[in-house]
Amino acid sequence: MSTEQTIPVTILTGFLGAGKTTLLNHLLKGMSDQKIAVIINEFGDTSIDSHLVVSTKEEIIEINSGCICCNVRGDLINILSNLIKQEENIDRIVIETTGMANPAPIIQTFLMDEQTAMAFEIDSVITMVDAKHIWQHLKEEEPGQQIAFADVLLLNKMDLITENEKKELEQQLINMNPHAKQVYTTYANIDSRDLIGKRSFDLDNILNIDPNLLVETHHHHHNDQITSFVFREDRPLDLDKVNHWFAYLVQFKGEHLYRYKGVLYIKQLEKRVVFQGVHMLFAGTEGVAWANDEKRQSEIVFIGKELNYRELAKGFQYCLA
Ligand SMILES: Nc1nc2c(ncn2[C@@H]2O[C@H](COP(=O)(O)OP(=O)(O)OP(=O)(O)O)[C@@H](O)[C@H]2O)c(=O)[nH]1
Repeated sequence: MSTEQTIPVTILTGFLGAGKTTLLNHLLKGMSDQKIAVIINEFGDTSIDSHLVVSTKEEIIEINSGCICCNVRGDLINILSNLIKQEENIDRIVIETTGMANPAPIIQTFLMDEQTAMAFEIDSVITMVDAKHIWQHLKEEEPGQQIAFADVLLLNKMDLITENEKKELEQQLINMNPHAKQVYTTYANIDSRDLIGKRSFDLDNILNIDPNLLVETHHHHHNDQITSFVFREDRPLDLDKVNHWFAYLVQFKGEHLYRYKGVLYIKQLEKRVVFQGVHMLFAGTEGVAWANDEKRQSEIVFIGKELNYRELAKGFQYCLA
């Protein structure tokens, strides 16, 4: 049962590339007066997301050993119990799940693990929806689950759709989850006070969606067609070759590339290059400079459908300076 002392938890979910990290950055800026612990779970064995989260003050804990909804619930419980043992009190926790997570087992952890349930309370489950790509993604299983369990549906990337498309999407989402509040954003631009601390989590509603939530152990089978590959390289890359390779990937593989992102070590550049893409939308920017004593390394993750490992590996090798 919840008590006055419970620490509120925001669960941030949504399919690959929907805008979760963008929202997280925005929320953290808006809540700079609070002590927040952020738990980030990656799909694939990388920590690229920690480079994309701009905040420096918050405690950022990564779970990279697998999908949070599957085999790392033990990790999550341990992290949470360590957080309450810390001397400094934390005001709130934000968990960013992988784009491939079913939120049910995470919700379940907060309701069924006794110690966790005593110390923490779900504030709300926020599901981000990529307004541009959601129709394509609804062919997969996870976006439907994420939408069904949402207290708040944040329809992001409104800049990329028309008014009519918005109406159509709105109706589709009402059909899928009539209880969730719908909010529209571009670049997740929303006042944190409109999202956080609202206590919109509604157990009864969740039990309507999944009557077995408090009894069953969930086994989430990921779609085998969606895979992730991580490439790392200590030797510097050539910027022109990288641009060339990405232009090819975006144009010819964009449809199947659900998400790709990385940090690049480019020859003759003192700053790292950070890039990310969702299907055919791609952007690269300058990241922070490499420190003198830091090991320079490129790291790229690709997540997508029917990806060809050998072809990607070959393309990456081609980029060497
Ligand atoms: N055009 C447009 N692009 C957006 C918007 N919001 C986010 N993006 C871009 O979409 C890409 C993915 O955003 P992220 O915030 O990293 O998405 P994510 O859900 O955290 O992605 P994963 O954790 O990798 O699944 C980035 O390149 C963002 O800059 C938006 O409202 N409009």
